[in-house]
Amino acid sequence: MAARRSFTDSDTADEAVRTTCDDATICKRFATSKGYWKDSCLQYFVRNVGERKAPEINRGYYARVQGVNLLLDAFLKKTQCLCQVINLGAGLDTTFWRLKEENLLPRKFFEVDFPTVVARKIHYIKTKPPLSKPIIDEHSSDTLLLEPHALDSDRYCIIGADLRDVSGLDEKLKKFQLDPELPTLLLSECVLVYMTPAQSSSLIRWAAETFHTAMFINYEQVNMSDRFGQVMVENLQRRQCSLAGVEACQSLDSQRERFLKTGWENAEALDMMTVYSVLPQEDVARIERLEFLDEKELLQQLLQHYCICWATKDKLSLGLSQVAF
Ligand SMILES: C[S@@+](CC[C@H](N)C(=O)[O-])C[C@H]1O[C@@H](n2cnc3c(N)ncnc32)[C@H](O)[C@@H]1O
Repeated sequence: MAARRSFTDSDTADEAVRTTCDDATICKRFATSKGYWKDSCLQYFVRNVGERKAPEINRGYYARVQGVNLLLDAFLKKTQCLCQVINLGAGLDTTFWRLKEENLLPRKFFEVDFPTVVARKIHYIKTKPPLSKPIIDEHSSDTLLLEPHALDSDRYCIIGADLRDVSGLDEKLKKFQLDPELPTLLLSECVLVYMTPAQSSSLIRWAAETFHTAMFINYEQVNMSDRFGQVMVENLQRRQCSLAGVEACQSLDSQRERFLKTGWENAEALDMMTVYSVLPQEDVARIERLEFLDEKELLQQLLQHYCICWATKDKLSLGLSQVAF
């Protein structure tokens, strides 16, 4: 009886975590409709612009997307795109299509998420030519591997897997020609926080042990032990979404430490208030003119409770430790 109950509970919790990808996509869709940044593909994952979002939310997403893109693009330039990218917990993220448009595609772009999320994304890709065409254009033979929870082509691969099962993940990625010898960028955006610190540590350690030249970009909550952080946790708990990994989100140091303890050579972390202040200021001035912001203090608090942490190891001496804002 007890076992059955706990299965049901964890199933509900996983389902709540899976729905967070819609929240992210809906917010990005709204912000792009206001002109914060351009994304030609979000419309195929969320048709309607949806309810208005507060300006501080839009600015927060702007800082998140620009900050992560800046580091990702710097890695692609350092490796001259002779690399692979693995987006862990990718949800409905559109980075593959942006990189294709900007002629910055890595050798192969992998995405991983729960099988049900992947099945949905594959459905969108199959039914929307602007999503499928770039994948087909980059594929050299007539046949693509297409399964309910996996799609594999020369340059794009999406796999259904649970990131808490590292050996299963490793097996699936290798089945789809993951190359441990290639410089590799791993990306997790609001994902590790949904796993226990032990589970995220195994994932981070697996990445450090598998790739000799790599960078890991992690965007998520920080400074979670203060009152504002606790309210964020409570709000998510109300939606059955528990932040199992909140312990690793106590400070910038705890974010860095988790990488330094698991085999990474360097790790840096900045809160998003700092990232916002070091993004190209001309563009920041442009987006600040888009909407009037009344709640300046709320924006500051919000940005102080998210961070980007990036870690590197660099056997090929590509200068990855110099990648920074
Ligand atoms: C907040 S969403 C972020 C999605 C995407 N990274 C973005 O920024 O738009 C978190 C994503 O992580 C995925 N996720 C969380 N835990 C996971 C796990 N254990 N295995 C696979 N995917 C997971 C969820 O399904 C969801 O798509």
